[in-house]
This record gives sequence, C-alpha cells and structure tokens, in this order.
Amino acid sequence: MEGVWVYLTPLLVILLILYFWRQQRSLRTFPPGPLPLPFIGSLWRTGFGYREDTLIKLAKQYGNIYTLWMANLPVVVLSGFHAVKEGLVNHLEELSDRPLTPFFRVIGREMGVALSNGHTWKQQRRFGLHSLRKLGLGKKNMESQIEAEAQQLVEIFAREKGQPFDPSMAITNSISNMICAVTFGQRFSLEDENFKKLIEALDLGVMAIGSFSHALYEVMPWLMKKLPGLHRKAFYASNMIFSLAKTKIEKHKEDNSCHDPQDFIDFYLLQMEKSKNDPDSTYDEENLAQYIQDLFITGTETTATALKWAILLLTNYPDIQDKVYKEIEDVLVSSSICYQDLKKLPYTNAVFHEIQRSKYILLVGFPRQSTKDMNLRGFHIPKGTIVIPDVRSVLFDPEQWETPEEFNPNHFLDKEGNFVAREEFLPFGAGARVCLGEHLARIEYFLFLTNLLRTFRFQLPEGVKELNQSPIIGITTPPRPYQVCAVPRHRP
Ligand code: HEM
Repeated sequence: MEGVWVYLTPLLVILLILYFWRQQRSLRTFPPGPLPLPFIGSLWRTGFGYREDTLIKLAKQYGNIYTLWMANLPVVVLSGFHAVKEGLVNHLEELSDRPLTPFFRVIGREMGVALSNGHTWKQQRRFGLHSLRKLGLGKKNMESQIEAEAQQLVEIFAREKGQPFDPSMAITNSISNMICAVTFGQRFSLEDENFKKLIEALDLGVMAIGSFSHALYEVMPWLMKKLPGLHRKAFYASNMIFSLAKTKIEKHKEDNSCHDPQDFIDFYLLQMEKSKNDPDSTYDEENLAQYIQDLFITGTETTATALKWAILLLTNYPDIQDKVYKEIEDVLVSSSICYQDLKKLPYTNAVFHEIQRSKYILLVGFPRQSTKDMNLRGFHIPKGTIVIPDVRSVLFDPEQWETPEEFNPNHFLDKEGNFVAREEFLPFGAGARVCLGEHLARIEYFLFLTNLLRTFRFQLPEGVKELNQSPIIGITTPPRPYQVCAVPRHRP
C-alpha cells in the first residue's frame, strides 16, 4: 500500500501544479476577483454565510466588474448602476443570451422564453410581448380581472376579523391566479388541492436554484442524475408544471377556442395554425408548455414576494402607511381604482417604488451569457462567459441613492413632493431580456396594495414591537414568516 502512495503523491502534486498554472493563465484574461482555489473556486469568499450584501462588499474590494470562480467556471459580476447599465443596455446584443448550464437545460428544456436562446428565444419573446399586450395588459379588461382578484384577497383578509394571521399563502394564491387567468383563463381557490401542489412545486424549484446540490449538478451532472437531492425535486416539480400546462393545452384544443382568443394558450394555438407552413417557426406545443411553466415560475414568487414585503414594511412604518391611505382617500373619489390613478398619487407612488427598491426580491438578478468576445469598460470578456448583472447593487448604489440602506420614500420625491422616476430603479432588469411581465407586475402591485390599504389598516399583533426585516436568503429574498392584523377601516 505504501508503495502506491510513493507514486501517487508526486502525481497528485503535478496535477495540482498543472491545475494552478492553467487557472493562473485564465485568471489573467478575466477581470480581477478573489483567488480561486482548486475545486471550490471562489466559494471560500462567498459560499459560507452568504448575505444580501456579500456581492456588494466584493465589488468594494475588486471594483465594479469582477470575476468569481464557481469551481473552474468563471462568472463575471457587474456591480453598481453604471456597470450594469453599460452591460445590459450598451451591449444589448452581446449580453442577450442566458447561460444554459446542465441544470437549466433540464428545467428549461431550451424552449419557451426564459431559458432559451437564439432564434427560438427571439421568436417566442416577440410573440409573448405581442400577445400579452393583446390580452389587454394595461387596458381596462385585464385590470378588471386584477381588481376582481384583489377584491377576493380583501375578502379573505376580512375573514380574519382584525386578528393576527399570516397573509403569505393567500397572497401567493391571488398572484398565481393572475398567471392562471392570463395563461389558461381559470383560477384556483385557496383550498384547491391542485393549487397546493402547484405552489409546492414552485417552492421546490425556487429552493433548489442556487442550492449545494444544484451547484454539484452543474459540475457533475452524470453523477448527480443518479443521486437524490434538491436538484431531483426541482426536476420533478418542473415536470409537474409542464404536465399541468399540457393538460390545459389539450383542453383548449378540445374546446377549439383559439378563434376567439381569450388567453395566452388560445393566442399561441392560433399562431401555431398561422405558421404551420413556415419552416422557421418554433411555435409548437412543447414550446407552449414550457412558456407556461416560465410564466408561472417568473411571475408568481416575484410579485407575491414584493407584496409580502410591502405589507410588512407598511406595518412597521404606520405613519407612512397612514399618509398613503390619506392620499388615496383624498384623491380617489370612485370606489373602483385603475392603474392610471397612480399618476395622481405621487406620495403613494414613491412609497411603492421605495418598498421595491429597499426590499429587493431577488438576491442578484438573472444571469446572462456573452454571445461573442466583448470589451466592457476595458475588460475583455470572452464569448460564452456567464455574466451576472447584480441588480441589487444598483438599487443600493451609494453613488445614486441618498440613503441606500434606509427605507426612504424621498428617494422618489422632489422638493415639491412630485414623484420622480429614477433611471437607477431597475428591479426588472434592462436591455434585451428585461422582465417580460414588468407591466403586469406593476399593475398587480398597485391594484392589490391600493385595494388592501383602502380596506384595512395593517397593524402589529399585540406585544410585537416590529416585524423582522431581515430576509430569507435564497435565489429570492422573501421575508421570514410573519403575522399581522388587518384591521378594517371604517370609511366615511
Ligand atoms: C415584482 C415582480 C417582478 C420582478 C421584480 C421581476 C424581475 C425580473 C428580472 C430581474 C428579470 C431578468 C431580466 C434581465 O435578465 O435583465 C425577469 C425576467 C423575466 N420575467 Fe420578471 N419580474 C417580476 C414579475 C414578473 C411577472 C408577473 C412575469 C410574468 C407574467 C414575469 C416574467 C418574466 C419572464 C418571462 C422573464 C424572462 C425574460 C427573458 O428571458 O426574455 N416577471 N424578471
């Protein structure tokens, strides 16, 4: 046995030296960053005790464009408003791909819109923008669906009769119902078993992204395929949502409803029919099922988390909540609200923006990949490099915001109290792959919150001094479970 080690030890040393030598050579071609170690890369600098500001702190040390190594994979991070804007807007084409790593290939099947690239993505994205607009986003009919859903949420909250309760599940249910309405024209009740399964699947998917077993899958997919772990649960969840989407597509085909399109599936089936003789068409049922999965994953957790933070912060800042309520009551005379009303409510608008800025719901942003060799602020970034636009760092950029760490609605108000739209407010990303559902999310956010605030005053349960404002750290950053009292307002 000892004899084996005599040969193995020098071999291992040579391999380690070769590894270091190769890595040192690659290091020179990428922007600076923490020294990568064999196998774990820069994980020693980020992996243990990850916090909301981990990447922001790294930028202070290494500059606004730096490299982190995930094992032997370089990931370039863009930090702060100027670097992110330059990458996503000035290099629109070069950073228009998503990295299709082994894990994301399984989840996204290289189809649909969020995890596809090239011709498929371009065609699907164009279609998505067009049909969401046609479905009436921003127009009265879609708004009335959102308003109806917001009223349902008001009724659910009212059942609690001002007693402490956790609003989380009801909010998720309402938001996911909006995606259901958009995609297949149906809603679930809070008690529906299918809804519960769907939410479980979404939670599993979100939990798995960025987990240790996800990281291992990226490095050793051949091995991890056979081992249990969160990655396998995420694949199961993805298959579940995909199958649900297929069932809904079948039902729409049976009903032959696409000639009077009412929802996304109808529009898509019509498009498939129109382009059946086009050899370049990527419109098919597989892409459609994936598209529905994409809309669920990107559209539910995000908006629901934003609303959960809003209720939490407004409870912790009762003076701000009361000021918002007063403005809404003074300005809006009609009992029904529409998105355009936001323009008449500068203070409310500023508060709603500030909540989304100060409690950003994604840990960073969605990754991109360079489609060709590029030069970014003097750094060479080779084709195929994964690039993370750190959106959080933009929303906390000390050069752009007066008090980035504080909840301060004045960030969006001028001296006269007018609302000021800020270029640095980029929670939905920017450039070619900017959030497809931004408009829907903005309408939902406004109508849900305004309807809730008109009906209830959100208060701390007796004996509670403040709700915990530190988030759970994952790929999204939701608040910790909390209880709140929705005390009915007695409006004149
Ligand atoms: C508060 C709510 C939301 C936030 C903060 C948010 C944020 C984002 C961000 C940061 C991206 C990546 C953009 C980039 O790469 O530059 C994104 C992409 C995306 N979002 Fe949203 N989002 C929200 C709601 C929604 C909703 C409601 C939907 C669906 C109806 C949606 C659908 C999508 C899709 C499909 C993509 C991928 C687009 C592509 O790759 O072309 N999002 N979102």
